[in-house]
This record gives sequence, C-alpha cells and structure tokens, in this order.
Amino acid sequence: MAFSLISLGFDAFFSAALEPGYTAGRVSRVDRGSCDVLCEHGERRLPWSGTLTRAAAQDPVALPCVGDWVAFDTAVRGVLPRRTSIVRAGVRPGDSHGQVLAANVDVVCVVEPALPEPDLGRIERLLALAWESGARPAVVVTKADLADPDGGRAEEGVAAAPGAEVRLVSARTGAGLDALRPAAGETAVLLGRSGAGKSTLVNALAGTELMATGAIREADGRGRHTTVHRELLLLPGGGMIIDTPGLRGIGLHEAREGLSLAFSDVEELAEECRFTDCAHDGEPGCAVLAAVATGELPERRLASWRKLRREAAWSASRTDARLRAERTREWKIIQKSMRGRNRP
Ligand SMILES: Nc1nc2c(ncn2[C@@H]2O[C@H](COP(=O)(O)OP(=O)(O)OP(=O)(O)O)[C@@H](O)[C@H]2O)c(=O)[nH]1
Ligand SMILES: [Zn+2]
Repeated sequence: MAFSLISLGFDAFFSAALEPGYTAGRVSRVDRGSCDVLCEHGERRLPWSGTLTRAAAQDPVALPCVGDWVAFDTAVRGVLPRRTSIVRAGVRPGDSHGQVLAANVDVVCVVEPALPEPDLGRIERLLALAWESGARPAVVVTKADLADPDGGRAEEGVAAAPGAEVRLVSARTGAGLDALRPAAGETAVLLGRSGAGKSTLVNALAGTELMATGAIREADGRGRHTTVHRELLLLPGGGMIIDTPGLRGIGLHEAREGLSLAFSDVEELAEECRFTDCAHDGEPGCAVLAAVATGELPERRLASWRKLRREAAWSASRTDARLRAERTREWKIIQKSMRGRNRP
C-alpha cells in the first residue's frame, strides 16, 4: 500500500529540509539498527547509513525515532528537523543526553486510569514533558466506566492540568472516544504507565482495522496487547496515533519551559510574592504559601512542583557539564593543531 506524504503529515516545513536526490518517509517503528518507514512506495524496512551511525555515536538524539521524517535512498541518511519532540532523560546511568520518545506529534495524551485513582504527580510529570515537546498536551482519564459517579477525582485532575484539555473516556462503553480521535493528517501519542489502557484505547479508535493487526500479531506469537514497541498507526478518519509501552520512572530532561507551562498557576502566584527571589519557604509576603494556606493551591501540588524543578535543574547541570567538557576537548584539539602549525 502506497501512502500520500501529505496524509502522513508532510508539509513545507519538512520538504524545505529534504535534500535533492533523497526520498522522504515517516518512521512508524524503530528496531536495532533499522526502522520501518511509510512512504509513497509503501512500507520499507531501512538500515541506518554509516554517516547516521557515526552521528549517533556522538549524540543518540540524531537517531530516527517513531514519528520522525527521514531522508533515505537505500538507507536512512538523516533525520529531518523535528517540529515537536518528546524527550525524556537518558535511561543509562551517567547519561546526560536525552532520549527522544516520539517526534512530530500534534497532541500528547497523558493517559491515566480513573481507577485505581489517578496519580496526580505522574500526570504533572508527564504534562511537563508534553508541554516541553511543543505539542498540545491533553490528559486522558481512561476506564471512566469504573470511575466514581460523583467525579471528584476528575476535578482534581483538571486542577493538576491548567491549560490542558482533560477528557474522560471509556474504551468499554465508547464514551468520549470520538472527541479523542486525531484529525486527518494529525498525530497523537499516548503516554502513561503500563495498564493505563493505552492499547485498549488504540484498538477502540482503530475499530476493525487494528483488530486485524491484532490477529496478525497473534499469528507471529507476539501477543495482542503486549506493547513492547513504540509504533505509529494509521486510524480510520486519517489521523495517526503512536502507542507506547508503559513508562516507568520517566525522568525530566531540560524541561524548564515545560514545567513553567505545566505549573502556570504556581508561577503566576510566585509573581505576586513580595521578593522576586522568594523561595516560598516562609518569607514574608509569600503569595504561594498564602494560597496554600487558603487551600487555593494544594500543598501536594507545590511539593510536586519543587521536586520536578529540582530534577530539571539537576538534568540541566549534567548537560552543561557535558557541553563544557566537549568545549574543552575541542579547544585542546585546536590548540594542538595551532602548535603544530607554528612549529618551524
Ligand atoms: N473497565 C475498563 N477496563 C479497561 C478499559 N480500558 C482498558 N481496560 C483494561 O485495562 C487493562 C490494561 O489495558 P491495556 O490497554 O493493556 O493497558 P496499556 O496502557 O496498553 O498497557 P501497556 O501496553 O502494558 O503499556 C486491560 O485489562 C483492559 O481490559 C475501559 O475503558 N474500561
Ligand atoms: Zn513566595
């Protein structure tokens, strides 16, 4: 099956970056050393080129990830600039590079089940990641059929997500599903813990089409619901969705801007503090603590903001240390070559 690039979300932003002689395609899935690419010729499995492998040795962020637009011939030559990218902190110890979870998505859905009760701290963490990505964030509370009919927790969920859409859905009853469907040419990604109901949601949105995929998967023994790969899927109606395996211990990576947006209510309060460098730690005239005292700002949320800010600052300091080391190394190489040149 051939794909029209426009229906996959290709536009002038990407075509401007495509060098002549290469074909453009969208990465639907990544494996070790190769990826599946959707393009005008259908679906292709392509290896990395040598140049790409070398670039990735310097910075793993150069490798294609699901949702990327790539330039290829017989191999993937390069990744086109990402319009949006969801970046988590590196997973290996001592890793100061980020890991790109998905690229060029329009909507990031933070998926959290209604039961057991939604983990507001996890929602806030993933929302910071979502805001930082440049895409539209949304909170999707799944398994609405199991939720308390009074919906008290859903309101708390809304308070934890200022500026983001909050949607209550049930894959079981179909409630709220249609509002979730990405528009034609748009891409949504689902982020959330294992068991949150992401794959069930994808199946419900895909209807019969993906059930066939499920059957194919059963035939190759991979099982139907075990999401082990991030994968870009085409939905009826022309939208695309990226299902991800449940994320455990997702760390923030340079998420300062994302945190400001995810905690815009706290930051707005902080602007009202008497001292511009107020640490909200008992200083006189602190608007943040005043809001906690009146109950306007939940104490839990303030604690969550502090924790995530510390984490983001730590990750940024690691990146700064790496950049300094790289700069020193480059400087030494330059000095060495200059010394060589000056020698008689
Ligand atoms: N009652 C109810 N159960 C649901 C609903 N959606 C999902 N479930 C159940 O929740 C469990 C987990 O759903 P999955 O879709 O596999 O969760 P996941 O987020 O994809 O998990 P990973 O693939 O491991 O990341 C399954 O037993 C589903 O049947 C819903 O709307 N209502
Ligand atoms: Zn203050």
